Amino acid sequence: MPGSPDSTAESAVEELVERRRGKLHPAIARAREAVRATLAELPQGTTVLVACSGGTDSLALAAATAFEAPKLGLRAGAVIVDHGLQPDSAHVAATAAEQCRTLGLDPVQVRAVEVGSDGGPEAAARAARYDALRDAADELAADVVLLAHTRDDQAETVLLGLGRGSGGRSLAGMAPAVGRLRRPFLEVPRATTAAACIASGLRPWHDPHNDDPQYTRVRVRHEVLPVLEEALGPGVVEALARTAGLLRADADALDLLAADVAETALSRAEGEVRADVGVLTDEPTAIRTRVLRQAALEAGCRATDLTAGHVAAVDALVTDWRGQRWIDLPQGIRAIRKGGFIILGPDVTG
Ligand SMILES: Nc1ncnc2c1ncn2[C@@H]1O[C@H](COP(=O)(O)OP(=O)(O)OP(=O)(O)O)[C@@H](O)[C@H]1O
Repeated sequence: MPGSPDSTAESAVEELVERRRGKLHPAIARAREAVRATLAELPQGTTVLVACSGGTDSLALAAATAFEAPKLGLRAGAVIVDHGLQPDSAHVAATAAEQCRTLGLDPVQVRAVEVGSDGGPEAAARAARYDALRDAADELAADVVLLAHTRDDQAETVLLGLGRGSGGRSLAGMAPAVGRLRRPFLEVPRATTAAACIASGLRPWHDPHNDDPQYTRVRVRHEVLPVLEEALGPGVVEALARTAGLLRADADALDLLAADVAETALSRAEGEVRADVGVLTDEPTAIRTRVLRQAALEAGCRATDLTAGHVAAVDALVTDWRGQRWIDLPQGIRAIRKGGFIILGPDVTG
């Protein structure tokens, strides 16, 4: 029988905390080491911002960053996004900001956002959060924003992708570095961030959403992973995160190859994107579908709405041509085969 949802994590935390009272706690050391590895790649004088919700992971990240950044000649601040989704959200944000200031981070900014409804509440909150983080980074002239996703978050992301039947790019999970974003804790277990907070005397905010079983991620965390660990062994989280890393390397290589093919295969004219069937036909599926996905995005589909099923339907216009009509894609985009081209755009069927 798997234990109660939090019991495994709690005992791991207690064990870590008990093991070395008195010395620098191993969890604090681990958190700092992970942050140091990320920050060491940045030039002196860089400004980094910790994206801090006040939760366990991001508070541990704030503490480790406040400790490591000055030693590397970096300036470290924090940004707290107030999504306004709970009555006490302003208070939660103010408390997190105060904790960040006490840790020595400066500047610390709270940004209130309006969460829309596009794509459901979780996706809308995420989109608003990432916009706010980008705006804060612009305003505070920050070169890098640190996110506190852990190895457990990565494992959950892989399982969620598997459940959706996603392809390699999605199963590759979250990237350690993309644009200005960095994720120093991607190989750090959640139990370590929790232990680091306890050992540092930090009091994280407990997000009630993290216990709400209406969210698929919460069910994966509390119900699916404990069963997998019971059946497959305690290394399953680590194994899933490792798989993500391996698939990331593969997906990156395929993206590079596909970008080369796209240069020859795609052309743009008057709001349309054209994909040359002659060029795509002899390419392997992994390359064809990547190029067609890029074509659909360039034509105006949103990445979050464009599914593998959409791309497969467009691909069938290349590989299984039987004179079928157009394919409807998100955002009112259509794909149609005309002559030797797949033409994608809002108005291609006239
Ligand atoms: N309200 C927020 N303000 C600023 N950054 C945030 C906020 N919510 C989340 N983040 C950042 O995005 C990361 C992932 O968000 P998610 O909601 O998945 O967090 P989490 O795993 O519950 O982490 P935490 O325990 O820090 O809340 C967080 O670790 C944090 O760096």
